[in-house]
Amino acid sequence: MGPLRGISAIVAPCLEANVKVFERVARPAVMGAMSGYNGTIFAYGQTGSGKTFTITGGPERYVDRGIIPRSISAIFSEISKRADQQFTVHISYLEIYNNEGYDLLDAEREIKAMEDLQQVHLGEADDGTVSYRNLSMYRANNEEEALNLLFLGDTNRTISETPMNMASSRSHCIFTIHVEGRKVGEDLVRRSKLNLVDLAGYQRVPKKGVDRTTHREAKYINLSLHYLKQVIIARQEKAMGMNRPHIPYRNSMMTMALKDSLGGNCRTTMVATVNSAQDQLDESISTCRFAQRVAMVRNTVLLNEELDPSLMIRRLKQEVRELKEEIRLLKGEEEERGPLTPDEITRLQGTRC
Ligand SMILES: Nc1ncnc2c1ncn2[C@@H]1O[C@H](COP(=O)(O)OP(=O)(O)OP(=O)(O)O)[C@@H](O)[C@H]1O
Repeated sequence: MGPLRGISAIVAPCLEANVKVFERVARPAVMGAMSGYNGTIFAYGQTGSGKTFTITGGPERYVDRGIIPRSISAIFSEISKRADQQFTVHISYLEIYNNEGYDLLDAEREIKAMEDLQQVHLGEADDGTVSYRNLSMYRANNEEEALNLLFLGDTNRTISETPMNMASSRSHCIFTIHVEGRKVGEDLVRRSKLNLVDLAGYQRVPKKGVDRTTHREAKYINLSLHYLKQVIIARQEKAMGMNRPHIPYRNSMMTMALKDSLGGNCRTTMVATVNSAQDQLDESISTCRFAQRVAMVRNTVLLNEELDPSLMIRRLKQEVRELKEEIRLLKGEEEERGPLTPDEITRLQGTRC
């Protein structure tokens, strides 16, 4: 597939129900992931504007389920409809707190504080591909198993967050659904990643009356969002034909983790969450301006399809076994096995020129 407009920005009106946001924003990304295209949806907006509500959902009503649980449902419902294909689904859940990565899905440990979570490190290969060290990936065989992983990750996130800031996210979180699919009997495999991202919002920090931890958290959140803006500005300028050979992904762990989403092989959608209150107007306008910039960025979306070597080896071994069997039959080496079956006769006739 050729270059596509890869990043789009959507402003979610506050009263729009999560079901509409899902249908408009996430269903196309889910369907793309089922067909081998990477997708990312990230929510961006000021603190308290509804990012977590949009991505994870509201805690009180079933109808308030966010993009993550709805995407999980949609993926497994789609799998059950495609009888001619085989799928495997894995889940990972990364938290970025104070510019450090943590694995939210470490089922082995009892989590009481952030330090109990396994630290995750990012690596970059020569070709620029970003990889994770220590980020666990769990297979989910059905919707319930995937939702349990989401629940485990969200519980670990809540437990490990600083108690004085319960109402506000102090970290960025990336919930990734890894989908692998192939047509039954074929060696071609399609692999895709769907990243569902809940970013922390800009923090206003009063000069006095704030403890050091809150101050430090706010500094890291604001810095990473500033670096995100720099990446988007550089990508936008590049899209406009300006000479921007260097895109500053490496400045923060969040922009590195989202490198592919912000400038690579990924269909990315930003959901801008805004608050209509008068005293939030400046920040709402700033969010909309950022959305405009994001909408101008172009990614190149490719079908992630390759021959699976292990499947090919298995198939070739099977072919070799069958050919050996045929040679034995042709040589008449199997005297003790009784007369040929009709099926063997047909196969032998087929091999004669
Ligand atoms: N569309 C909505 N309908 C109903 N309630 C909402 C909606 N959006 C947000 N809320 C409520 O507003 C509050 C703040 O929302 P939320 O926690 O999602 O904000 P946030 O942008 O993630 O904030 P932060 O960046 O501080 O984590 C929550 O109590 C949430 O349930």
